[in-house]
Amino acid sequence: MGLGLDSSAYLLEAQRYLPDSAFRLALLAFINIPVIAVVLNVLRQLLLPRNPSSPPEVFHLIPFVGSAPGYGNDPIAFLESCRKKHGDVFTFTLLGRKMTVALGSAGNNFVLGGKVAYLSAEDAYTHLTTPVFGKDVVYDCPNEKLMEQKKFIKFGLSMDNMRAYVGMIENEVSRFLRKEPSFRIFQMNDINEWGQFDVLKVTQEITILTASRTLQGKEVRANMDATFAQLFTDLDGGFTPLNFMFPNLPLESYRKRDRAQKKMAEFYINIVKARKEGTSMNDEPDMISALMGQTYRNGTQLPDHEIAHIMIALLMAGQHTSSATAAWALLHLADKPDVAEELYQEQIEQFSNPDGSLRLPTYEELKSLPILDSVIRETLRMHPPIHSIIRYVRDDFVVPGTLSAPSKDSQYVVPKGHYVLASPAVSQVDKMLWLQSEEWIPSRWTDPEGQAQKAFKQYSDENGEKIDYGFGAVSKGTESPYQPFGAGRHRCIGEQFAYLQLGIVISTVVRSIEMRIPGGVPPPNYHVCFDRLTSIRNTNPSVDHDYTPKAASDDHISPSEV
Ligand code: HEM
Repeated sequence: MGLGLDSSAYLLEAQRYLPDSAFRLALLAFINIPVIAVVLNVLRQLLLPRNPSSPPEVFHLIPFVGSAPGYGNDPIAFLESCRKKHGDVFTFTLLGRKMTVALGSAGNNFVLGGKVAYLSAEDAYTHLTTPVFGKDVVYDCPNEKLMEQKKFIKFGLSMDNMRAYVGMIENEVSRFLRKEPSFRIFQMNDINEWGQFDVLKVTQEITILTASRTLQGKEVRANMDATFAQLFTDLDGGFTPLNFMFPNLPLESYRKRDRAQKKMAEFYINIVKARKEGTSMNDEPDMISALMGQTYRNGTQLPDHEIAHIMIALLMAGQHTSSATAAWALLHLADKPDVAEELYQEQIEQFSNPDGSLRLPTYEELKSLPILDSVIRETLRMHPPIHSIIRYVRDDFVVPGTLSAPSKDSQYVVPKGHYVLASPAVSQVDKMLWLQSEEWIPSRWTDPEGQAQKAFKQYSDENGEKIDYGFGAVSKGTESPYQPFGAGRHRCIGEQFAYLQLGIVISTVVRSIEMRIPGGVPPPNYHVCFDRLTSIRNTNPSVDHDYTPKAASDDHISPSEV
């Protein structure tokens, strides 16, 4: 009995203390888990022998997070500093993903020219893009289907359409400049006073207005009111680093993204239906009409929901890329008024009417303006909007010997499940390839003996090897050091449209105002879109920068709108 009592007392004791001490232990361990994880992570990197077939790994303290802060802060500076330590090929950890970077021309070729069996864009991007674009298009379908969809899109970017778009874009830009208060004030006063405008806000508005008027079509332009703008903003909120990490989270931004996707898709589907029923207001060429009636190789018609989702994809693909490029171009022109003046003189020489006013260029004329072309080309060299191009590795992939192989007997292998990353943004400012690489010098593109011309000609569409991936022959160009529009099967098909849009936007602005930026061009900020103010001066219409906007027949602006 005594024994029983003793043992039960012991048991009671044990029951009383065990949970408490276990809790303390658990708490202690819990508090220390991050510390232990960091220590183990550091020891692993410092002490474990490196697999000779693995590319060198970028040192990082915190597991999972890896080099996310460094890469996120300034990707180009991060990649360049890693390159100094490790060479052209190295691996870094980005929020749980292993990214193997391949830099330089050979690196661009390795990633952009990789075979689909090994390197997949859809596996890299789909979790980010499908919730925004919608199902069955772009990266939510096999690669061959995307290639067909790109061919369909090219119908909407035909020469005839481009010719028609010139006037529409010019009309939108001139109308915006007349309507936008920061420009209008000076025009109304008709004096050479300096004012300011928020360059990114302006280029974002102009980009969406011009894209909606042209590619997107009349119905979208007519609905480009607060509702559509809000839908766009909510959808755009689905393109953040958080979305890249987690496709779905119970957060308001995700719910907004999903609601906006549904509403926007419905909006486009209704346009398609109205057009099919003949009740549409549209009578102009646009992308929707080009997509309607397209048929896949297997005989299936492009369904309405796919047309809608492709339209959303195009809206998103062209918006940030073109608006950021236009903003950088205007900032540099404000910083280098001599180049702005050359650009303006080019317009005067080419498009002066007998009465001194300036006429609209044709599409063909726009394509043969060397100064305008070099301004866009140089802006895209220094500020390509897409700095990293990523592919998912579907099967172990050997890095070719030309890319810093450790020895002739062993080669780096990027294992299945990793990602590879090319950065044309790095090769485009590589000091070994470009003279004064960090300087914005458009004339490097017009100097016939200049190194930019030579490098570009070597890989350009006219001279390079041509390949048809299913959407028309394009130059292979995967090894070019200049690739603002990418290369290979995922190459941009919006390039011609972007050049047209940027060309008209920049030339219309230069015809209308002078710009200065007192503090110089700001450095890139990869966290937020920059919103620096640029000083502008409306040029007195009675003096030399005379520009009479084309008579705008569809100019609906009334004083009440201003
Ligand atoms: C300055 C403007 C633009 C720049 C710098 C740009 C850049 C790029 C780049 C670098 C890629 C390749 C992405 C990759 O390989 O992962 C790409 C692909 C693409 N872009 Fe653009 N883009 C611009 C404008 C546009 C416009 C206006 C459109 C639509 C009209 C567009 C539609 C596309 C499409 C459909 C793809 C193909 C995606 C694929 O095949 O995976 N882009 N763009």
